[in-house]
Amino acid sequence: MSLAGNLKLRRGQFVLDTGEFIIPSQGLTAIFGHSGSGKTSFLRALAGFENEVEGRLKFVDEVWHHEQTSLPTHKRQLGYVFQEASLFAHLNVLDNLKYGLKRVPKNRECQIHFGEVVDWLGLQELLTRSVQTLSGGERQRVAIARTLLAQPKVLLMDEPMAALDLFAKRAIMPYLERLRDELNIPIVYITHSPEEVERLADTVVFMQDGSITQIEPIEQALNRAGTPLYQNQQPRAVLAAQVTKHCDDGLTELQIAEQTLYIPHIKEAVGQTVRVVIAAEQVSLMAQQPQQSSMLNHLPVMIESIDEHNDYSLLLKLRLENTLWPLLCLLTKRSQQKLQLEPGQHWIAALKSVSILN
Ligand SMILES: Nc1ncnc2c1ncn2[C@@H]1O[C@H](COP(=O)(O)OP(=O)(O)OP(=O)(O)O)[C@@H](O)[C@H]1O
Repeated sequence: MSLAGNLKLRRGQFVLDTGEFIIPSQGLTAIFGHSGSGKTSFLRALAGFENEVEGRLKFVDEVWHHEQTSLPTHKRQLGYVFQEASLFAHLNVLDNLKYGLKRVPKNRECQIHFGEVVDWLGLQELLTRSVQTLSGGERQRVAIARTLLAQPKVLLMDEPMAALDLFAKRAIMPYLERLRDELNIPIVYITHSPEEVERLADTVVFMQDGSITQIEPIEQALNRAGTPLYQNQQPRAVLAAQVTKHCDDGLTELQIAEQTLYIPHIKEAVGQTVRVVIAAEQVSLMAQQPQQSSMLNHLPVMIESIDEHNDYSLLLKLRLENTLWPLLCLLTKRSQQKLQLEPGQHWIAALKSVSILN
């Protein structure tokens, strides 16, 4: 575990009362909830920005808050990225980044290096530019890089894409994915966008009315029935896969544990992780691997549960064999009767179409 505790905070009429929480030490944890649910209040309490906090907070084995005693923010070794980047307008990008380096205390070991940060955030071409000429997305990338160069042990991000338009959001997403995969420190990331959660998160903290209602791994958060992430959407599964090969015939090969998937060519490099989406209605079940089939993707699965979807159809939760990833499958009650489908059985899932999130 990395950040763990139980925090209370009153802000006007609003009360944050988290209950016990543990944020994992690895990967990106998204804090998801509607506007006013208390996400920013929670992040500010983690950062030590609020004076009136009660409760306990520990980072690994360092006490950050206990009853009346609070470790000041500058001693918490954290990085905080705000919704809008505030850069030094009179300095160019390089000098803004150097400012981050200057904030590293002398005795602190440098774990995050200048070259890799510039590479992860694609800043090489921008180093000599005046920050006044940068787009919103570029400014935010510089702000994130500057924060990282101050060598935080945990990165807190308060809706870093909130001020960006749709096009800029799409453009910055791959950089955030890269950070999630390359950085060795936990990232806590506020959002109210299901799309950002499904592409970026490893763990999701759900918030409602000032409380944490659930903390769960992304595989579970995306794919459980009634997840707050998809209130009005058709059921679909989202899985993480690694790009393993770009084939000569225009397909890209992906790997999920030992399972292989083929999708139309994507530009992501071999080795990169992507998230794929498979709609429940695009999945059908077969008793065995077909000898001949026009469908490219056939994956062995186990039926975990069968729930009613509507009057005539059922939603099956399937687990890809040897992985933690579920698939969802919509079929008629008649098909279930005909095939005598039951939880615990092993089947082959045939996928009519698979796309990646981008
Ligand atoms: N300084 C303050 N004084 C009084 N009330 C505040 C203060 N800051 C926040 N609040 C209230 O606390 C509640 C939670 O706000 P918070 O910013 O934590 O929610 P949020 O989930 O981050 O929302 P959003 O997604 O809109 O940013 C809101 O009702 C807000 O009006």
